[in-house]
Amino acid sequence: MPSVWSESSSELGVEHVNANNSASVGATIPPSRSSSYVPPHLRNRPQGASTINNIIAVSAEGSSLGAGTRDSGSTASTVNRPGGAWAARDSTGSALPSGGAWGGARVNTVQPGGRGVGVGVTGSGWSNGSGSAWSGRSGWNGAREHEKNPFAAEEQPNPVFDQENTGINFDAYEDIPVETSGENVPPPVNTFAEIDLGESLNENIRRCKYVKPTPVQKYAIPISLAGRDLMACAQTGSGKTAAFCFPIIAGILRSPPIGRPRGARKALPLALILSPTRELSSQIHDEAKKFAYQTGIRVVVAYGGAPIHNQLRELERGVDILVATPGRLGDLLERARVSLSYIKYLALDEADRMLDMGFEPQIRRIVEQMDMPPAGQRQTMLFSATFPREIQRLASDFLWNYIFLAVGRVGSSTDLIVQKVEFVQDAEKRSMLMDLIHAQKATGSQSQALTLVFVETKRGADALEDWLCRMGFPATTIHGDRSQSEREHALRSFRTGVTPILVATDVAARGLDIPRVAHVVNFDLPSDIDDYVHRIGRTGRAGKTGLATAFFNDKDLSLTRPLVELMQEANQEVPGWLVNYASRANYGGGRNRRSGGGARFGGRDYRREGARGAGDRYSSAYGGSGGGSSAWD
Ligand SMILES: Nc1ncnc2c1ncn2[C@@H]1O[C@H](COP(=O)(O)OP(=O)(O)OP(=O)(O)O)[C@@H](O)[C@H]1O
Repeated sequence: MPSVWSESSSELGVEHVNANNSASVGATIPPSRSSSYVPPHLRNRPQGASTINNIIAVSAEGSSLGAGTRDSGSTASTVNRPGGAWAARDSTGSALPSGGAWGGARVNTVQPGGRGVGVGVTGSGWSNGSGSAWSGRSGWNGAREHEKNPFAAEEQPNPVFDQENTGINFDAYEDIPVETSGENVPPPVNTFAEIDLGESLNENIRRCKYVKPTPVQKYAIPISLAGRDLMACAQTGSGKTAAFCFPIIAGILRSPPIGRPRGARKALPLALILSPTRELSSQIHDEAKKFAYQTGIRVVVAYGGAPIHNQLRELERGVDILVATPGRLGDLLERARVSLSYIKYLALDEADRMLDMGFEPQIRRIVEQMDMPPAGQRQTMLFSATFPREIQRLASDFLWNYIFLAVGRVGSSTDLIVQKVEFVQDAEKRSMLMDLIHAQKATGSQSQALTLVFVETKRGADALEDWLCRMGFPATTIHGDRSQSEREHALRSFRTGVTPILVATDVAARGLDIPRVAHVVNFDLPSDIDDYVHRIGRTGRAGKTGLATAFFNDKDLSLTRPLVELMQEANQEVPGWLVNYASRANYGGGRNRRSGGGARFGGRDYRREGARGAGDRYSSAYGGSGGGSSAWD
């Protein structure tokens, strides 16, 4: 019987998982299969010298390529958190602000005048630049272990892709409207230099080649450094991962925990980052390790489908930041191998997904029913590109006096992505896809481009992959019926360009950051507009442009109006026939219904709905237009 803690079907994507499948993941680990993947149409066939086999030979080699690892004086001090566990633990002698458990070692001095913010540190100092001080304090078995260079993979040449200058055009985000609401919102910064993140973290930011913060980082980092809870919504590919990782790392470095037992059998992380899929947790882990390199902060990942024993061993060696999927974390909690009693930072990535029907009970159990300090005694950060109003309402249970931040309209897509919609009957979809792939090949500069094709079902994914390979197009697939090693192999093979077409279910829809995805094809459209936003967001990331093509037919009627609205909002050309469909279509129930009415996609902080007008204490605005009222008004 699947345990409550077993990975839900949601963790595997949104496709339907039968009872057997769901029982086969989570607590009980399926034996891992061979890591070299053979597509369905070649399984049980003798090796031959066909074109397809040649492609597969390359694919097998691909696994060795190794790439793809890819206050105005009033901020903190005016925010009264209930006292609590952390106030007591942080009794380092640094002055704690009255009633504020958090500010002790980090009092923010914010210069008046808005943009010239200096978030400084008084009280206890930083860990030293090399990170050794932290190691001594946290005492992970006394000595610092040898730390693998997490930047090494990026420094190696990729034999498939040319070395190219991947210049990032963040100017593309400059005019984006920003809404903030909540009490005493700390002002944004314009540069990393304005925020004192510490020498070692700054060095890692340089190694990452981040020259300046993205808009969500400009707002979210000062807010989080001020110790405030945050619900942040920003477009796909706009740098949310760093926006929650930097304050966590800086916060741990500034005020290391006092009294955390050394060598305890139970892992006692200080920060917990939860995400809905294994691949996304793995990616966040890789990123967080880069940001925390040589700081002495240990980042550990735990997700289902991978042997738990390795993860337990890693946890035993000590953990400061735990990145996890809810299913595997639940398992570790049940085994009493992790305690959340020292959690000071909780981040939910893809927070709306984490709180929708599939995951909410698991998240509630982890956050509310185990030993995690309650809201107010921990700092909670929720991030996503989409935040439906009802989920905002649910999410507020996890937050204390939080700030709402929307960079761009909540749930909107970036206009860096050109969106096209084609009317295609099911029977014609394959040949249409073929045309698109040929057209892409024909545009020389895009020869190294990757194409991500979303389908509705796992079976559909296998069938399409099989057909593409038979047609001579190297393709692979990722979905919830594949073993974890197959999923990881597929992703690596796609990322490195060995199989430049990836056929995926919604398991790959959120968070995955794969450079060079030039084209996202919605071979089957999702039924929910937010899923569409996340899917197309796999391209057009970090200031780059991308293309998204959707195959639309009568089955997709319920999506028509939100799709048209979304496209219009993103300044896309909407075909006349689609507008006609939209005028006929009902929302058809389901989650899209929330999109109806004037404020599409929950375009603002839900708390403001009952508190509009002058003097609204929740409202403040920065951003392109500046001024004293919300950019939305
Ligand atoms: N300040 C920065 N300068 C340059 N690149 C950045 C910066 N911040 C983030 N990036 C890069 O931008 C890309 C997208 O970042 P990230 O994956 O965090 O986006 P996201 O907002 O979480 O997207 P999604 O909504 O799809 O999860 C990554 O490759 C990341 O390394």
